[in-house]
Amino acid sequence: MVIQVKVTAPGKAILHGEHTVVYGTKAIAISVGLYTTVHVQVRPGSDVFVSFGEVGLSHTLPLQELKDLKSSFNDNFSFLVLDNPDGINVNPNVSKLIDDYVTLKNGFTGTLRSAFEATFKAFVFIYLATFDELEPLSLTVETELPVGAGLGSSASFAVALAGGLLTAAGRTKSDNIDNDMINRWAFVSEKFVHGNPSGIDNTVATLGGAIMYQKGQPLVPLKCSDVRVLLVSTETPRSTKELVGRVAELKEKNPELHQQYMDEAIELVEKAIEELKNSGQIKPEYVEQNQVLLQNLNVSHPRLDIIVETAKKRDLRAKLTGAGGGGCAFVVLPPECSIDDVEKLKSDLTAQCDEFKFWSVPMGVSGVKIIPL
Ligand SMILES: Nc1ncnc2c1ncn2[C@@H]1O[C@H](COP(=O)(O)OP(=O)(O)O)[C@@H](O)[C@H]1O
Ligand SMILES: C[C@@](O)(CCOP(=O)(O)O)CC(=O)O
Repeated sequence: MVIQVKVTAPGKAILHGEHTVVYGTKAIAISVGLYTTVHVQVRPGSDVFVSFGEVGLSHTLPLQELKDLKSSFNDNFSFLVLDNPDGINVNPNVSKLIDDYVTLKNGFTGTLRSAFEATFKAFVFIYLATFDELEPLSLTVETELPVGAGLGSSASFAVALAGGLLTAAGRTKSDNIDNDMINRWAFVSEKFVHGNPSGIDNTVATLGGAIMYQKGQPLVPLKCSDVRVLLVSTETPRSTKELVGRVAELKEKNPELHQQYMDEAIELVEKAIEELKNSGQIKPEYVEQNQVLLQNLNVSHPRLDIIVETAKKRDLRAKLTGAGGGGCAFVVLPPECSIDDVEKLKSDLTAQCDEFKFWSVPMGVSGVKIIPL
């Protein structure tokens, strides 16, 4: 039987609480209307074809090889170990066998190798674990999200991948989506890519809307009305690790200043949470205040500052999203802001830096969607 399904999942931005969240305080993440789409077709044949679209990476894996790999786990290995505090973990024995298979199998080189090997392993793992009887299929991935720019491309990929494979394996249905199951398997993919992530990105990509996160606490969905933003990519790569390290260094060298930032940021997050709980609104003034704090924390970037200043001249508020140091910013577009106003802002920005890239998108959009074809 041929089964065809398309699954989409959105990206995310951090609205408030970036960097403080690392020290155990609250943060708010929100979905953004840029999507990863996974197409899965279960079809007759003797192979599994997988293609990660834009990066031009594709593999054809003989079905028999995958069946042999699965049976090599023997009955003593379960795919997941479920007894750790966050409830789900990849069995290290299975992970090792998949590592060996993928390393032997693939032709990744250079940066592609480090960037996409993990996602390929996540695919092999979830495919082997979710199908009782392995089926020949083709799976293709396309994304509108810039990769590694703080917009949650890996989580969006993880959710679309998990949704596609679980549907093809008959474990969830398009008219009765098992969000919890999709989210748990997406978290597995995130673990392959990121080691030990918090789980907020895949939860936002699964459920959509705005979500409050605090280390060790259950995630709390928040009310969130439609809001449009102009996402601006600075086209400047950055490393989350390096930026988190920069803040840690400040804590060590100047604990008073670090504490002052923490106190102000915590107060702001609390106000923003109250506002969302009461009215579901994102307040542009909180966005502006958050950006000032991040600038003081030295995690902005000249290109991010240009975006913030240029938007301000048109009476619009903007902030960076994610770790900062490059990546993306978003400008809040109030309802009265016309298409023409947005075009004017884009041309002001392009005049300052012709490398900027733009997407005018809604925030707080719905999460994963499964569309039978
Ligand atoms: N379309 C995709 N196909 C395959 N892997 C992807 C895709 N998008 C993202 N990824 C994975 O996610 C990683 C990027 O994650 P990360 O650096 O956290 O950036 P982001 O903030 O965009 O999630 C990539 O290196 C890759 O492993
Ligand atoms: C700076 C930080 O708070 C957010 C980083 O976000 P991103 O990796 O840029 O999407 C780090 C973290 O929460 O792990």
